[in-house]
Amino acid sequence: MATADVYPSQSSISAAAWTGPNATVANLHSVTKKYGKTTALDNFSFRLAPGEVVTLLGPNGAGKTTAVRLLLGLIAPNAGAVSVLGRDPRDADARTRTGAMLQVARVPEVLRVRELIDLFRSYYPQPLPTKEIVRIAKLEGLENRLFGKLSGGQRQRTLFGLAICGNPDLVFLDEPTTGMDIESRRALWDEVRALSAAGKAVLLTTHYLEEADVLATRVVVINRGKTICEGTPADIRRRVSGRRIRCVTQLDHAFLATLPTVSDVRQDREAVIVTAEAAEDVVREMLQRDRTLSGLEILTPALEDAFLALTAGPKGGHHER
Ligand SMILES: Nc1ncnc2c1ncn2[C@@H]1O[C@H](COP(=O)(O)OP(=O)(O)OP(=O)(O)O)[C@@H](O)[C@H]1O
Repeated sequence: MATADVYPSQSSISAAAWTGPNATVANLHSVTKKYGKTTALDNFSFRLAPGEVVTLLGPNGAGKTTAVRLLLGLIAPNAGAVSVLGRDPRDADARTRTGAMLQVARVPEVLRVRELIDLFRSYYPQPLPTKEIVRIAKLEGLENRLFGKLSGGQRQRTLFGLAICGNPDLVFLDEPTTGMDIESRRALWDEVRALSAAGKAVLLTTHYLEEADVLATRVVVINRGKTICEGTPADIRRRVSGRRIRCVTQLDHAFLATLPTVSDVRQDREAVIVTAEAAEDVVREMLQRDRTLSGLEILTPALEDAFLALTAGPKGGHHER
């Protein structure tokens, strides 16, 4: 794992402008962004401090990509203010202190990994040494391979390396571990933690809620362009009350739904999952009524359960626009 000293801080003059207890690396202040009649962000505010790893979570169309594109200076808001390191995100200084690993990254397939690193390093005033980038992104042995000939996971690692080339203070990671095997995924998690330990701010989007759970210092759940809740992953998990009882039982769903404190009953392959506030009382009742009951597990809510509960529409599904 990389250590914090791999990422020396930027010049003391620029660092002093935004470090300190109330420092803000990225800021969206009361931002509204519309695309025609669609309001993608609605009076949305969001702040990212040094050392934070923040995950934006939201169903499709919630406004996550719009928030990231605003911070990258790719689009402008209809109302509100956007700043990166205290500057307009389009400002050259803000851009050279920002690194992004995006899904849609267009990287020349005919360049070799080392050539790509050299090219990207040339964009920045104070890039990390090439060998550090290769080590951090686990690209040893791949330096002479064409980008177009890399596997999905190797491409992701290369894109991560390119995102950190400029020794950025703010890093955008959009679905960074897609296509990676478990070992590479964990290695990248370690590197993200190292970035955070070195005071860098990381904005992460992911569909793997486990990834948000292990990495994020703060999760911001957004839906329909507004924040619906934010906190540590544990705070978010606590927002769903009740625990889940999983077992194989002959008791029918309608009966289980009538037991005290039960809020949900659903089939999960051969088993049933019952969500209840007073899980022990419900289990006791079920065991008394069904001597064949087997495979009993009591699960605490996962971040995914909280996310689904928080963003569920009136019929239990996600809002469609
Ligand atoms: N260029 C565009 N033109 C028109 N509408 C757009 C454009 N970009 C986004 N939208 C709309 O704005 C809303 C927010 O989109 P956005 O891409 O920010 O959501 P998201 O949370 O990133 O979704 P996903 O998880 O599907 O990527 C959606 O309703 C989307 O259809």
